[in-house]
Amino acid sequence: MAEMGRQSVVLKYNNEDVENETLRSQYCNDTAPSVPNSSTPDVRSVLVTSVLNLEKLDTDLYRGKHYWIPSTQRLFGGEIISQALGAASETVTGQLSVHSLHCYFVRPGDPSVPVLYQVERTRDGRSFSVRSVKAIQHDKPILMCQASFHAHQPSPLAHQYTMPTVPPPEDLLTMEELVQQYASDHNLAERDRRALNKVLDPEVPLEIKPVNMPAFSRRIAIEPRKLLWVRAKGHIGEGDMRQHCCVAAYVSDYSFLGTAVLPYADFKPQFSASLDHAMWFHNSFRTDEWMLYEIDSSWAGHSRGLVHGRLWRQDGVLAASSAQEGLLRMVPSESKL
Ligand SMILES: CC(C)(COP(=O)(O)OP(=O)(O)OC[C@H]1O[C@@H](n2cnc3c(N)ncnc32)[C@H](O)[C@@H]1OP(=O)(O)O)[C@@H](O)C(=O)NCCC(=O)NCCSC(=O)CCC(=O)O
Repeated sequence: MAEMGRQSVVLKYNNEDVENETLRSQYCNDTAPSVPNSSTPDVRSVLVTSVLNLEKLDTDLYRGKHYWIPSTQRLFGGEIISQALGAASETVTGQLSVHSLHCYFVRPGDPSVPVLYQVERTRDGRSFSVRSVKAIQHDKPILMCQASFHAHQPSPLAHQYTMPTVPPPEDLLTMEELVQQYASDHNLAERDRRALNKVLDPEVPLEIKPVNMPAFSRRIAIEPRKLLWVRAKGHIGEGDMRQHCCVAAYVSDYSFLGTAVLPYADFKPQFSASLDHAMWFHNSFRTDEWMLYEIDSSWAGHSRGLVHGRLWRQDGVLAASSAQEGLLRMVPSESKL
């Protein structure tokens, strides 16, 4: 088994009142910074206008349409989670915000038909509301999701890890630019050139700036860790935090599970799919502004891999955490499968 690098993280605890205040203002500021998405300030994100624009069919019953379909011709897990969370959010009234969600992907999503989202109002308490959402196609569940919403409750507890020190997005190349740079190498093997087309799908409604050069050709084993700046293409605006949480759910599944296979250059996934996905939302944020997605994998075995993610605001505030186990059926890299 490949040796995995351990990231060094520093915990900040608040033992003193003074420290408390500093930390709270530094890390738990509920007002997200508002730097406009300069590349596309006037164009609304399709994540809002299309993916999260659910059609209400009946009480607690919604229908979602598809936007980007991955080359696997199965629905993108992040799309289903974001729509399930969107449907759950529609049924929660008052000032409650989602704080966590837990999902199982039980069947592949069929891109040729829409998905129905049936929400069950599991419980409404004084501080928490819980919703169970069943995503359905062809009369069968494809995803089971539980989401919990919490009223704002101030607390003396406030700590978080420290954001990794990385170059700001302004200093980095986009995924498109990196691919162009890589493809300009005249010595590049034809199959590597073909593989690049899979990396770059202009339909993906996200802008990505990897902190480290991605392993496009996958000949070198590297530690199972990724750092990438990500934001929604187009404008979302300060608007409703619930929308940003749904978009974060979409973002959180992108490029996530692949992190677990980075140490295995001699093998490639013959079949991979997310099995479950969990998220925790900590602080307010804007997904149309650059956020750092820090991903690592703590374990792989038995044809499965476990990945963990942290989504950081550019000012160092931890916005959300995620975790996923996925199915990874591997074959030798040279295999034609
Ligand atoms: C995980 C599975 C596949 C469960 O698989 P099962 O094996 O129980 O189901 P199945 O219907 O019996 O088999 C499915 C296929 O696997 C094969 N199969 C079954 N068991 C096998 C085994 N032990 N070894 C090799 N192949 C096996 C079957 O022959 C079949 O292939 P054939 O089909 O050839 O007959 C299912 O629950 C599922 O599809 N869930 C949804 C996963 C998903 O869509 N996640 C979100 C998208 S993934 C994502 O978004 C990640 C994005 C990203 O990372 O970029």
